Amino acid sequence: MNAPGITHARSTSALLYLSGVSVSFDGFRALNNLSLLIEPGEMRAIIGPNGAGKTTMMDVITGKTRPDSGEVVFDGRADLTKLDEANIATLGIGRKFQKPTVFENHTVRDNLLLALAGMRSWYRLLMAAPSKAENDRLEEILSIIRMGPQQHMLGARLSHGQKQWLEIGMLLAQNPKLMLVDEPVAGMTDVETETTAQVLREVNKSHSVVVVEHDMSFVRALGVKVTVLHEGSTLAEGSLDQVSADPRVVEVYLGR
Ligand SMILES: Nc1ncnc2c1ncn2[C@@H]1O[C@H](COP(=O)(O)OP(=O)(O)OP(=O)(O)O)[C@@H](O)[C@H]1O
Repeated sequence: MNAPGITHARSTSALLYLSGVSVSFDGFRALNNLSLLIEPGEMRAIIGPNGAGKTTMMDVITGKTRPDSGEVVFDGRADLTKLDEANIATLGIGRKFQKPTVFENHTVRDNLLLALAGMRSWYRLLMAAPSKAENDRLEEILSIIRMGPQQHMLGARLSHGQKQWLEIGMLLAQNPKLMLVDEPVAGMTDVETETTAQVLREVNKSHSVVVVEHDMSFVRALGVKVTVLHEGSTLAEGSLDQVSADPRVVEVYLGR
C-alpha cells in the first residue's frame, strides 16, 4: 500500500527522475528545462558555476521550491511536485546543509543516538539504555564516519570537519534512500577533504547520494559520474575527465 498523499507518477526504474524542470523567480529562470536521472545505489556529483541552479535543484527535490513545470519522480512512483517537505522526508530523502548543526552540549554518541531514535525520543534516550540493535547500528555508523575514537567528545569540541562527518552520520542514522549533501568540504583542510571523500564513498556502499560541491580535488577523489549545471540546465555529464575536457565546461566553469 502507498503512503498517504503519494500521487502515482510515470513509472521509472530510476531512483530520482527529473525531466523538463523549470523554476522562475520574478521572471528569472533559475532552472531551465532541467533533466537528471539518478540510478538506485548511485553517487552523483553536481558541479557548476555560482548561480547555475544547484541549490534550486536540491530545493525542488526536497519540496522546498515548487517547479513551474516538469516532472520530479522519486523511487519510481512518487510525484514529488505534489508533496510537501515533510512528506518527502518521510519517503526517504534526507538533506545535509552546508553548515553543520550538531547538538554541541551532547557527545558524538548521543547525537547519533538521538538521530537513530528520531528527534521525538529525547525522553526515551535519557531514560533508557539503547537497544542492542541501536548499539550495533551506532558502532557501524561511527566506523563509517571514522569517529569511533571521538564518540565521547562533546559536539562543541569537534573540529569543523568532525562536525560535518557527525552530521553525515546523523543523516545516515535516519537511513534515507537518497542523501542530498550540500558543499560538504567548504572550509575544510586538504586532509579533511580527502577524508570526507572516503566517508562518502563508504556511505555510498549502502546509500544513494547526490553531492553538490565546487572543490575539484574532492570531486576527483569521489571518482563518480559528474553532472555540470549551467544556467539551470545540464551542460555536460560523464566522468570528471570527460567533462573537464569539454570546451563548453572549460569556458563557463573550469577555465575561470
Ligand atoms: N528565492 C529566490 N529568489 C530570487 N532569485 C533566486 C532565488 N533563489 C535563487 N535565485 C536565483 O536563481 C539562480 C540560481 O541560484 P542557485 O542558488 O540555485 O545557484 P547555485 O548553483 O546553487 O549557486 P552557488 O554555487 O552560488 O550556491 C541565481 O541567479 C539566484 O540568484
